[in-house]
Amino acid sequence: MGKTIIDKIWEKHVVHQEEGEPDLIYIDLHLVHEVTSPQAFSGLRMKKRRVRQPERTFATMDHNVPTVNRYKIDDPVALNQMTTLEKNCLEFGIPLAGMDSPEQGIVHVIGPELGLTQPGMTIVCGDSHTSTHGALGAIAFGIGTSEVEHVLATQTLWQTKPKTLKIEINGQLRKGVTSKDVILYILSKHGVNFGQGHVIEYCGEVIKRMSMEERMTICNMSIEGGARAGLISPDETTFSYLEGRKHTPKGEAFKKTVMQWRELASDDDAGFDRTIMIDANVITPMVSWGTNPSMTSGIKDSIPYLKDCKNELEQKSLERAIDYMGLKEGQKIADIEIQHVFIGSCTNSRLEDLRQAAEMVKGKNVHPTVRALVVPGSQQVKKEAESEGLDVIFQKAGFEWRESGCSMCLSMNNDIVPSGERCASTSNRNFEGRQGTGARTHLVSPVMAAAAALYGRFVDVSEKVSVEAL
Ligand SMILES: CC(C)[C@H](C(=O)O)[C@@H](O)C(=O)O
Ligand code: SF4
Repeated sequence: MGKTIIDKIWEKHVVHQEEGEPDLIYIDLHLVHEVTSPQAFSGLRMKKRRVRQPERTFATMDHNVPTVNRYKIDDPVALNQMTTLEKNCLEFGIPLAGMDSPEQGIVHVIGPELGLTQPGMTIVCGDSHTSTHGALGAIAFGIGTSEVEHVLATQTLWQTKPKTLKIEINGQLRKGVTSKDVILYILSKHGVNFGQGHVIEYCGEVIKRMSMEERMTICNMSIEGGARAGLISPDETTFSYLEGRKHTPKGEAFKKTVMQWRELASDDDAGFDRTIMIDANVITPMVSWGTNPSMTSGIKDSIPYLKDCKNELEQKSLERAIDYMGLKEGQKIADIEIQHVFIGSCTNSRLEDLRQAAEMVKGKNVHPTVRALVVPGSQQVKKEAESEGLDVIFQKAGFEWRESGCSMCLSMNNDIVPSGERCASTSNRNFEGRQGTGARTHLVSPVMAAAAALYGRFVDVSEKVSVEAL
């Protein structure tokens, strides 16, 4: 039986193995941000340890950074986390894309963008959405702060080898259906725990046809299904995405490296612990209506009825969710009115996401009762979008055009949704209070968010979207 990409990468990285114990694995790249690193550095300092491989470590600031005036940080905790990261990077010799750097951005956007993220790597970060980097064919996962300290000190990590889950997506995506809808659909069918203990490999015709950016959106939300990580075997799309990026090998060295990367893909006869098959033809534009990402339905559907719940537990959680969300059972998704739109986050803030949203809003106006934000995932995305005039399209339509950061994805900076108000958001989490105390989040694709900004409610983008937009 052949090997999966997960087995291949894992085997190359095991430093120490003992029966019945977790493996000690080597970590190729350690990404660091301001929220989960301060205690880890304090620990090193206390134990008088150095960072083992500063050149395999890279830091940025994203969660706390203001997206309007970079220098107006009201929250003392946020300010402290940012100045502490600066000091730590200086002291321990770690490269930092700080607030003024042209490389600054959400850690999961800049890793691939700078070519730091590469096929075959093991990548960790004190952040759950590290799974995003798996789109390039790496095993990439989030770790806790004590593990951050361990990796800083040793460049290794104790990990139990995960089980493998193949998700094969075949067929043809309908008009108006994006990779965000695919992952929301998977979550709506399989729940928020189906991936527990597994690394998911996404494959099939639909994945093959996707761009790198679309693949990143899918891998990003693997964690929302409970998986340890999600990845995609690298192919020509991956290699051409990486060619010429700042940290990828150049010239002949690149060609040689690509030859090694080609070996990584799962063998045709590789055995997985589990397999899920998805038919892309049935997926419609999706909108989350509840308080976890699996509480999601198609745009033509309605909020479920309590009487249709399988058991009392499910009924209770549905009741609580629709109460928090201020919705009614049986209410049509297309009748939900929104007051805020957030296009951003590590799920959907890359250039292609912004292009799709811009195509939808071009020459139109944001609904008078809606406040709409576009927050590019990085300074580089912002610059590229501006060179294409996307900022002008958005601003003319009535959107605010911001500096890069996590922004409204979570309420750790000034961008929050007021209590009781509703936001169409391209982010990945819709838990109670995620975008602000009492805020109500609906997870959608960039085109759906853009359309919601124009109409003040959710619309069937498969009817409204122009063919060129997708
Ligand atoms: C702040 C950080 C620890 C957190 C995470 O790990 O995911 C954040 O990025 C999030 O999306 O909730
Ligand atoms: S954009 Fe959101 S999900 Fe991504 S790292 Fe930032 S806070 Fe976490």
